[in-house]
Amino acid sequence: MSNRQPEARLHGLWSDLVPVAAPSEAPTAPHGNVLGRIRFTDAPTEPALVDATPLLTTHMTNEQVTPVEEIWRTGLPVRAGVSGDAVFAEDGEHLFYAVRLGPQPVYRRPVRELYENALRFTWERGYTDLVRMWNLIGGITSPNADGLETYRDFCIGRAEAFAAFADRFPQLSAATGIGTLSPGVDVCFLAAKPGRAVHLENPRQTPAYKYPSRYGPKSPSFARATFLRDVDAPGQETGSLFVSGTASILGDDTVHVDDVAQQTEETLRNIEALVGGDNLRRHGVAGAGYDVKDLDQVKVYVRDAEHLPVVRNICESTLPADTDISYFNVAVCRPDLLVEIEGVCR
Ligand SMILES: C=C(O[C@@H]1C=C(C(=O)O)C=C[C@H]1O)C(=O)O
Repeated sequence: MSNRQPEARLHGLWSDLVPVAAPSEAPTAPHGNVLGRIRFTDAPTEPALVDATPLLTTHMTNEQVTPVEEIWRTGLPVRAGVSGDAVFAEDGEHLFYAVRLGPQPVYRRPVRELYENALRFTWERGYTDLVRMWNLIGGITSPNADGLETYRDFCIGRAEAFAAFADRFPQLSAATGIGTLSPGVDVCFLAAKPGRAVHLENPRQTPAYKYPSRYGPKSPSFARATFLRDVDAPGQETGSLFVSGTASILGDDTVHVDDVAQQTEETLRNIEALVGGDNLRRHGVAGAGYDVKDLDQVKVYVRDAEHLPVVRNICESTLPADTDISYFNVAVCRPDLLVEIEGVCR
């Protein structure tokens, strides 16, 4: 656990990235109630309530990296449940929702259904601000049964669902769309009661939802970051800035093709521009903003195992020593992207 984690954020949300422990050494929660867990390990499992808590298990580790679990916590009392294939938990301010879609010849229609069910459920429970979404996609850059790249196929279904719910969810939140090591799609997200989320774009990048059609028939449905104001912090701009999966893209172009070190550095510059005070103020969030060094609960996705050492080196020399960083050896959403980075600034 990072030393920079707040002792207690009674009315916020926070997370830890911890090694997956053997049952006998299961970590005891240091503080707060568990809203949801995401286990990054060597095989997928259907989402389930485990210890009365939603658990999503996704295949994202191999012999290159160690399994980890991301644990989302809240200071408020939590109630968990099952809705169809999905598991969820809510605390009256926040919702965590997780669902798995097994392997499909074509993802468009089942992804649309998955997202429509999720958005309907979320809306009906009053968590009308999406905060952070993860789309963990097996074979992300491989073709589907029709020859269309799986990520592009996925993006169509997701975009259709958001179009159908545009009256209720007019704004897209921070997200990640990244490869996993087994076919199928794992989706989980955090949403909040209205009035606390502000969605940000990056001045160095074209909004993803405006990408031109050469990247796919429907552009990706996400914002570059979402700031979630703390509950009960009147007059103070305190909260968490959820940074989407970020890569070496300027405008809409991949830059530094075939150069992993430069891609990593460009990605960190993109994050710096996104989280800085100028960009926050441009989006109506007051305060000093953040520095890339404030990024914590960092996930670094590296396409090729042989690039792990150089990416680690750059991340570890840029980010403070007490930063929680997990590395994954998985494909990124464009075949020419070698690395992607996400995290949370607090
Ligand atoms: C890397 C990019 O996109 C990736 C795909 C996303 C998605 O489809 O939800 C979100 C962020 C990134 O994980 C990008 O377009 O810059």
